[in-house]
Amino acid sequence: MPLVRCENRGQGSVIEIIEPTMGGLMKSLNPRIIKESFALFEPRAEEISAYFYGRLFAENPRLRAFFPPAMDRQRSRLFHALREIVWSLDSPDTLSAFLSRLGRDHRKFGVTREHYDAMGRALLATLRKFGGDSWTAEMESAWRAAYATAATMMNEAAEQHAAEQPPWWTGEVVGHELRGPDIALITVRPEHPLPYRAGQYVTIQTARWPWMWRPYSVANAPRPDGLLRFHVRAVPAGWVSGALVRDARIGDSLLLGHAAGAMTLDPDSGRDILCVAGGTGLAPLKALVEDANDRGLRRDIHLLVGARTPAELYDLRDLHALETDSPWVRVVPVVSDDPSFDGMHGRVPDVLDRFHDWSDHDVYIAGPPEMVQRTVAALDDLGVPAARIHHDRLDR
Ligand SMILES: NC(=O)C1=CN([C@@H]2O[C@H](COP(=O)(O)OP(=O)(O)OC[C@H]3O[C@@H](n4cnc5c(N)ncnc54)[C@H](O)[C@@H]3O)[C@@H](O)[C@H]2O)C=CC1
Repeated sequence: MPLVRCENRGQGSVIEIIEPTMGGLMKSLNPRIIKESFALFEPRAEEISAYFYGRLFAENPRLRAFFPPAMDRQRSRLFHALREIVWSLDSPDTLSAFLSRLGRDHRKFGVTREHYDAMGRALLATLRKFGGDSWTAEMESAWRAAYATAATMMNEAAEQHAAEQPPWWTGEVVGHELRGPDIALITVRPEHPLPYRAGQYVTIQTARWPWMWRPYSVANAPRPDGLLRFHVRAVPAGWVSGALVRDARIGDSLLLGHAAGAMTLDPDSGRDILCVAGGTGLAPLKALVEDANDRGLRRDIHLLVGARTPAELYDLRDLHALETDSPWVRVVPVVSDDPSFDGMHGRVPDVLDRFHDWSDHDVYIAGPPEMVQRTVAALDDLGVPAARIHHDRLDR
């Protein structure tokens, strides 16, 4: 376990990871000071993130190549990560789980200790600058200890993970089927088996956009041949999804990050299942239905498939085949924006009360973030306990 040395040398604070003492580090944390000072920075998140990366690249030009050309998402990720860390500082298990995941994820970016040191220096310099007259020596040492702890935990997780899994997998596109002008079903064969559980997502990088990783759920349960299927919609500012839908060809290589996400089946629950899909959010839910079938769980499954128009019900043929093969599965298409549709009308959260009591079901939801939020609220109103409602955020 690495130990961290934090010291002030004139203007520049130095953070070096040298050898083990996580217990000591955790003790030196000062969550109250960190939380109070973070409140100073939050309203200026965008400006601070832009300054931070500007400073990082000015001081370490080589690091620029590790980031995508467009930095907007990266900037919001910085504050998202800081917020998670700050708010879990006095909850060691949550902090450790979050940082472990982050450390593992960062392997695919080729991050090393040297990078952590450079980031730490740029972060401290940024906070000092934006803290202005409110910045105190106490804040300085609290933030140095917090950063050092975070970097140490991420490093440890990365090293541990390196012993178990590669930083990424290469995969070959072996199927590419357009199911509309902007939706493609893409099948990828990883060069080596990529372990995952049904319902999880992996990140994908295309040759066209180096360093840009985007998450997509695997749309099938794990199979003996290791093939992975993805449902991708090309969205206006979606560089990777655009490349996958419009440019990818059979035989192309992609990079795949390791699997993540907690929306997986509880095989021991015994309860019936409701899956609520919005658009390509269908992908992980289809994998869950397959998984339930593969495991021989004969639980009633309702799969509500929301789309704006009938043409966007892009996978209906396969879903009906699944329904025919598995009489315990019922697929219900729901269309929101076309009154001429010959089936159920409305937005998925608004139709939930029309045909069943879901209060004793396990519920899985995937789709646009607002649809997911509204579905959770609707289920809450219908008496489904929060612990039985499962969903993951894919927009990180
Ligand atoms: N491709 C993948 O592997 C996965 C994608 N997702 C997410 O699923 C989403 C799919 O987007 P699209 O296919 O463009 O879906 P979309 O925008 O066409 O909407 C699909 C359905 O959600 C409903 N909906 C949309 N906004 C709503 C709102 N504010 N309130 C209530 N209902 C609403 C629509 O009425 C429609 O029934 C994306 O946000 C994506 O990140 C989630 C998991 C996996």
